[in-house]
Amino acid sequence: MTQVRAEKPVVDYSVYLVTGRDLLPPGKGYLESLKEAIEGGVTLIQVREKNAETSEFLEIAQQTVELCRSHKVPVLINDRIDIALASRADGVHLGQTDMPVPMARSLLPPNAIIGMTCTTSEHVRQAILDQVDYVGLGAVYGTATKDVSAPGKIRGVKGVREMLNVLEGTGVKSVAIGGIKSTNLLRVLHGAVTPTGHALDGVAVVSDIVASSNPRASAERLSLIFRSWAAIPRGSKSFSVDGADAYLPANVIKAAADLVAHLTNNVVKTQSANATIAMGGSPIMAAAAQEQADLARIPGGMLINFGTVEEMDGMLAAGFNANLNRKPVIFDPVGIGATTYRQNCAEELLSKWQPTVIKGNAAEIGALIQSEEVDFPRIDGVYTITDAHRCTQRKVKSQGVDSLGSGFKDPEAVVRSLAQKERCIVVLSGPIDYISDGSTVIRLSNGHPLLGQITGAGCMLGTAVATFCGAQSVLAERKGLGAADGVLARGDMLTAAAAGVLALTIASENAAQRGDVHGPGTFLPALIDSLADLTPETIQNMAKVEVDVENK
Ligand SMILES: Cc1ncc(COP(=O)(O)OP(=O)(O)O)c(N)n1
Ligand SMILES: Cc1ncsc1CCOP(=O)(O)O
Repeated sequence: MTQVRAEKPVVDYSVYLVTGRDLLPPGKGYLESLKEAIEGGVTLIQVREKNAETSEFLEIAQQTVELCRSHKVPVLINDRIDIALASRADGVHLGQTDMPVPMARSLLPPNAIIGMTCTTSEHVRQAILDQVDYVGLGAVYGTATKDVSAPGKIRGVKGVREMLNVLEGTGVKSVAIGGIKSTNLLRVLHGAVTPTGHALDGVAVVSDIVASSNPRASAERLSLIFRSWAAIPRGSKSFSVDGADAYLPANVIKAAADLVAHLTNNVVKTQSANATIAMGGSPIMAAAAQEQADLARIPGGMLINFGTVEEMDGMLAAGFNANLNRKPVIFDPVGIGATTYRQNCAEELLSKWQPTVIKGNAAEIGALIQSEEVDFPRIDGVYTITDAHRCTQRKVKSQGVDSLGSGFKDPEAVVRSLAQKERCIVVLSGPIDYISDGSTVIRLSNGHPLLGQITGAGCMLGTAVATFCGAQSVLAERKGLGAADGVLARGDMLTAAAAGVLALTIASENAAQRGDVHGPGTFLPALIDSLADLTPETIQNMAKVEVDVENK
């Protein structure tokens, strides 16, 4: 051990470097790279030598301990108790098939740090019983550094969050590991938070630092992102709230001149593009993965509508790049309950990127939360704002029952808890639309039954939310709000989502009143006209809004 301590050392887990000499770029020495990484902000080191003989491992460990001691950075040894003891390191990191923790504890000094790899919640429960100091949760993503190809080894951000739930109320620290880079770190940190706010204590990385020709800069990037994220009060959202103007008017969107990129289905492309233009936005229908990096650099909103589920690569790239550029991502998991494939795709997407808003009807939200109590909303036998065509896609428990509700016994609790779980805003569409950021719930009661008689009304609702969220983020950025590196979307996304819903539902009421509207065929063009005619005053005068703020 570096020194004998009566108490456990306080360890900063935030930027945890796991070494990998085989990944060093040509011409870069191991100790040189390590020193630069420490200067860049690495707070903890693990010496991981998978191919070295014992004598070589020991030599590397001793050199590492010597260097790190002078920088006051603790050193752990991967797998090997004997090397930890001989090199006087600060502790060990053990895998599931390494020496059992109680045995390692009995061999190591009492103040030694012991970490344990956990891939499942059961692993975490055992690690708590074994009184480890920290757990390494993962793999989050695939990685070339270690073979994680066996089924169940890649857990995604959602898997990490699941394991974090088990840690609540314990003093056991946690880091995530596996494929983490400065480009996805913010998404990992935002997504890996439990509903009560329990978050990661750090992230462990190998290649993002070790394989870099400038490890100092790589470590600095990771450290900056971690620190700015950690500076945001726990339990807060993945977006900033600036208390912006209540119902962002259409002409403000026009002024913001933002681009709303749609990955949407072929049925609704034209009407969604027209609706976007009518609201003042600028649409682009762009499904190819290769164009998402360029598109994400243009301010605005990103709508990912599951209708194009065949474009998985595009959707993965779209959300990832939008997160990277802090653009709001609106996810519309159309028909998610219809097939296992769609459910798996949604799982994968939500692991790879962080949505700002999830928008769905009762069946879709029910499928996301795997609820049994979903009942399709119908008024007088007519499906309401949620697309009628979607409703045929999933067998529902209460099929045929006319319901004026939203499909859930307690829709407010559903949106609130899904928003907390997925760390985003949830819009549950229906006769009454419910919108929550995890604490506030907004109920909106505008809309017209004719929306249920045209295809793609729900998709247009997603478009409206994306347009208003995109505009709001552009405006917030222009005002210099939320510029801190720790937020994933700037601006008041709760208000923007509500404004998007109001725009479409109020426009539907106005369109239905027109003398030239005789049914669904004449209603659709009138709806586009009404969207274009909307003024802030109209929205404010017609909005039927109730707000319920949860007292924590
Ligand atoms: C912080 C951290 N987490 C997980 C691991 C993986 O350890 P293990 O399961 O023992 O696998 P190997 O590293 O031995 O291949 C880790 N090393 N560090
Ligand atoms: C050691 C380990 N355990 C799970 S993934 C992993 C490797 C992580 O390496 P990288 O940060 O390069 O993806």
